[in-house]
Amino acid sequence: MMWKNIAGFSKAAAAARTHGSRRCFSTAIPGPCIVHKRGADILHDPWFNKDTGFPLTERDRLGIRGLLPPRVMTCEQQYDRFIESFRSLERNTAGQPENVVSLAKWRMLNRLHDRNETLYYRVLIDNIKDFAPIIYTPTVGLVCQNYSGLYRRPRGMYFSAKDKGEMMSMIYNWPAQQVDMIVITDGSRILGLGDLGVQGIGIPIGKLDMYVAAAGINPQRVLPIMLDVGTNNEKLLQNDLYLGVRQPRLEGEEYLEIIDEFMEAAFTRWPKAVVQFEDFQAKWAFETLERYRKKFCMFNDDVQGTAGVALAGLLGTVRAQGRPLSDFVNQKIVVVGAGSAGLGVTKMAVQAVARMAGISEIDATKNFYLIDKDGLVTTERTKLDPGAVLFAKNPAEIREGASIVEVVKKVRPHVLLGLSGVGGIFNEEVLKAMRESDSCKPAIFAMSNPTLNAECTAVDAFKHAGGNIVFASGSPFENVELDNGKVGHVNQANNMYLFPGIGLGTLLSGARIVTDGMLQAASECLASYMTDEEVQKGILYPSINNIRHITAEVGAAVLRAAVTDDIAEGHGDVGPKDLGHMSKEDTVNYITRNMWFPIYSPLVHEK
Ligand SMILES: NC(=O)C1=CN([C@@H]2O[C@H](COP(=O)(O)OP(=O)(O)OC[C@H]3O[C@@H](n4cnc5c(N)ncnc54)[C@H](O)[C@@H]3O)[C@@H](O)[C@H]2O)C=CC1
Ligand SMILES: CC(=O)C(=O)O
Ligand SMILES: [Mg+2]
Repeated sequence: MMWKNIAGFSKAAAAARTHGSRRCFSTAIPGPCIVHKRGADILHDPWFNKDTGFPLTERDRLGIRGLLPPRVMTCEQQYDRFIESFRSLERNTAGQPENVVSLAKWRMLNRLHDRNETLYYRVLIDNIKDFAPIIYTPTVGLVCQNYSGLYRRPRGMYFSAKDKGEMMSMIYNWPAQQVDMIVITDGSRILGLGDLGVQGIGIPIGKLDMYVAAAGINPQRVLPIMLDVGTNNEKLLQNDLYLGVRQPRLEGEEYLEIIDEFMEAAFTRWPKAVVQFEDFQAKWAFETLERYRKKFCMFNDDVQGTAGVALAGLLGTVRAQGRPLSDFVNQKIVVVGAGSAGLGVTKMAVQAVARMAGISEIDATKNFYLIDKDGLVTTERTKLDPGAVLFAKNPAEIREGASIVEVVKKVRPHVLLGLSGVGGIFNEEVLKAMRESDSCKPAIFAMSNPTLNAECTAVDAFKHAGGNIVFASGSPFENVELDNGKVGHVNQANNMYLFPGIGLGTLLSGARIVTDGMLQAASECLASYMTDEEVQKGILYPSINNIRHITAEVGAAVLRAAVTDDIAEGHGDVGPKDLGHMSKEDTVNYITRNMWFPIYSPLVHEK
């Protein structure tokens, strides 16, 4: 029976994860790194640049003596210097509009990223809670909206509608010999901000930053991809500074030919890479997933990663009510938003109910209610999306197109979950209606990003729906001080808890596809991460400070599922038999050992 380990969180794991972000600067000498350049070229390459951190002997070896100030600084001193500048920026911008401050912080981090990746990732890993909201949601949304103006230096690769027939050779322009993780977008649905065309490249960059920070993927082996097939965003098409192809989006076969060509090119050069699809509009998210999932090692984060994170949270809400996990089958769940994320979540949750109750998926839909922009989805709906057919209600139960508040009042759901991209749609009336929920701890998940697109704020949720709710949002909010002096805990229900582990576990398993079993294992692992004590306080997800430990556990669960599914082909020197013989603990250790950590390696020049 699945989910059996939910409450079985081990003491060792609990001890390990309490370490969270640490700040130790090891004195051990790391292995050498071979470089094929010398002189000023090294200083201008963020993969190898150490700024003032090059020891004098290395400056001699690489021909850079005299190109830097004479003082040699340690990584620790550089780190402190950066953090001090960052804090000074915070002080100097205090009181300025939030967008201005966020962009200033992003610029500062981005400059470091462009100059010295080792120090950048060191700073990011050690301060992930503070910096994730800058390099990831919500600020990454603002960056994408302004990308054409913010653009300074290239990062990642761009394949456009004009490159048809050229991609197989273009892919060899990428300077790294090996690529492990690719995140690709076509910019058609960037967070809840709509079609941002080529400017959506900020999303793969931000997601891959999380891969480096959380999963320890070597930054020299990640590749952000923008597939620019045009944009239907009129404002961008009219903007003289817009950096993308100024044409309407390709559709139908023309679109698919471009993306097929990219996939063939990428897997020809790097047959063992994992590709994550990100922020595609729903129709292409589903179509490409079906088209490629059995052919290439890929997954769609918005459909599958989000589903796993949401399901882990939904199971947490059952535990938070003090109910046995088996009670999940009786939870009434209203999902607002029937796009790539909403449908992905509903499907995975329904499958979990079907498995737990031993019933058919059709029977398992009984307690699920799906609402889209036209209201409650019923069988009466004309032009019903094929992906929503299974969840369409009988209009005799509630009328077709019923509003959110009507559905909430009639159903009295245990959970109200938003993936609509519409800010504030859980208004006062809706939230107050949740007070009549049949649950002793009603759950409100406002999962849309970025912050302004969240279905409600944390403050409004606790104020209107009551202090006893469980709350989660896609972008971070501060915890809320309640009138009774208690704290209303804010969870971040974001796919960042799973995609790094799904990618890393898949990579190290050597699997050539990502199976449902691997995704289910990832979700189960996250669900079992929290202790009963935490969950009863309304804490459904771990602190992001523990993201490396979470990712190691999730990655191990994914890898073991690949072994169970008999598709683990091994990685490097570790063959499929070795993987099969690893215990759970061995697997976590194997994953952890393979995580890259930012330290300055001695650079050795080779022609
Ligand atoms: N927290 C997380 O980890 C994740 C959050 N998201 C967020 O979810 C949101 C939606 O993403 P997708 O499903 O990919 O978008 P989508 O565009 O595929 O779907 C949006 C859905 O919302 C519905 N909708 C629009 N206006 C509505 C209204 N007024 N009332 C009810 N429903 C309405 C649409 O009909 C559609 O079904 C975005 O804001 C995205 O940032 C997406 C993936 C992961
Ligand atoms: C988090 C994420 O993937 C999204 O909002 O699209
Ligand atoms: Mg996304």
